[in-house]
Amino acid sequence: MKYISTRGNSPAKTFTEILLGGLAPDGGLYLPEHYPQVTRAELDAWRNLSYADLAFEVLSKFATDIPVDDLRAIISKTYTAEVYCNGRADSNAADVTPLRKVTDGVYILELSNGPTLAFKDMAMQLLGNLFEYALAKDHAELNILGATSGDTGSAAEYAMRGKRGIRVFMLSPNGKMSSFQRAQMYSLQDPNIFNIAVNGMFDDAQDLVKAVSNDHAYKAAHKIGTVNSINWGRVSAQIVYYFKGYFAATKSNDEQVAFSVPSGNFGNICAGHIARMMGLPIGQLILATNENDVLDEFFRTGVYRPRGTAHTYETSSPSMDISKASNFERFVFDLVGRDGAKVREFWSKVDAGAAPDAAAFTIKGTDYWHALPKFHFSSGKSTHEDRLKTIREMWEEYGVMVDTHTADGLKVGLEQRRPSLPLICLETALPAKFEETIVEALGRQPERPAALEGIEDLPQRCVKMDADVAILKAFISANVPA
Ligand SMILES: Cc1ncc(COP(=O)(O)O)c(C=O)c1O
Ligand SMILES: N[C@@H](CCOP(=O)(O)O)C(=O)O
Repeated sequence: MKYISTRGNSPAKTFTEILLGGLAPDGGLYLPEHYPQVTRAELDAWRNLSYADLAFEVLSKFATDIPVDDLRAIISKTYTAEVYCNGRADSNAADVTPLRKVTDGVYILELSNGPTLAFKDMAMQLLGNLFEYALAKDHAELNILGATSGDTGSAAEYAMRGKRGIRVFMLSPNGKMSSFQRAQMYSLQDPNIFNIAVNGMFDDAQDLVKAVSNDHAYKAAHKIGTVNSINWGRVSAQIVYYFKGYFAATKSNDEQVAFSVPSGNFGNICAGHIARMMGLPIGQLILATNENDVLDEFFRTGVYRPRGTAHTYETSSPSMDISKASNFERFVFDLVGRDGAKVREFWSKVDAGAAPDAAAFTIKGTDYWHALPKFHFSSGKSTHEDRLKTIREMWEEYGVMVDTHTADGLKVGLEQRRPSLPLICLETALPAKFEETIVEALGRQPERPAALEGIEDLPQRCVKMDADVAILKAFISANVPA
């Protein structure tokens, strides 16, 4: 399997090559040159597999340049009950992603029982082990440059801390994350972890990551890689739990389901889109945004209008405070029939930045607009009041405590679902990460794992920086031995 760039101007590469490289040289994102198809016989055979065995079946269709025994060993070491047991006492850790029934036809897929209590651990733990494997073969080093709105950062740091040959430079929006999220990252004292709080929003941080990655000479000299969903390795690992959730919610492979996905950078729902393209019977992919509703606007109107920092709101689902979703480019590549020139044309406007209320591009009335329904997306948005209401209803009616992002997914999912389809809402974080809003909604504290009690009182280590690519490069250079 080879991987091609969404912008059509980069040489095709293997899974391992793009794993360490991140962004394609033409500024695009990598995708498989075609989506591997899953046959009905395979679906039947996969239905009762353990998470690790299922992950092997799915990922062996993508990581074709890793010897199968090595791939199986890496996956088996990653998806264990020990790694995914951190969440709730009432959860079934052996399942890795247990499916919780809320009421008839409505389910929550638990994706947040890993070490940092968010769905990012599902892919990041694997990425850490894949990096270690790939680097050990060549005795190489990797300097990871990442951007986080709150959860990718801690998941990456917990997955990479202490790993030989790896340093992590993680950019976060200064003062915009929850106090728990800040403490999770900034309290780490490992010498290979560098936390950088950027004056701006997540989009500014992600722009910095892309700017450094697009300086090819700097990237090569400093061995820069990425852990964001820019990295195909992340997205491919996220495809697996759509299969797992589907099998858990259905009795046969003749049934269809709807997935509802709290969305920001479009990585999670992009994985669902790819699972559907591979043949998983997904009848509806429901995209939920918070008040930062750029993606909802696109799916409703065909207008793509990314907002600048000044027009991106700070909300109580802060990890979704994103107005320029990176992975959306991957979906648009498929929407425009994999025409790299068209993506280049669209993204020349996105990258140039537009006036606050101007569209970067619109597909309304074009063939692309008419093609959109065949991808089975629905969308909606959720506000702070909606979030509080959903958290209360889930707790009072069903005894289920959900975090603010999962609440956005539930609100929009319940609103948009086709009643004939079972609805699977992806749980993207645990309530403990967003205690302030849970207390506001319920007047009580969420549970947290004993190991994370008092984490906010630990000493924190973090450098503050303006969103300036030259300053960032100088910081990285100063901390990477020549
Ligand atoms: C808790 C939580 N929910 C939802 C999202 C949105 O996911 P994505 O960026 O993959 O769309 C994120 C961040 O990615 C997150 O951390
Ligand atoms: N919400 C994310 C933003 C980055 O998303 P990614 O999937 O591209 O890493 C976060 O929590 O950092």
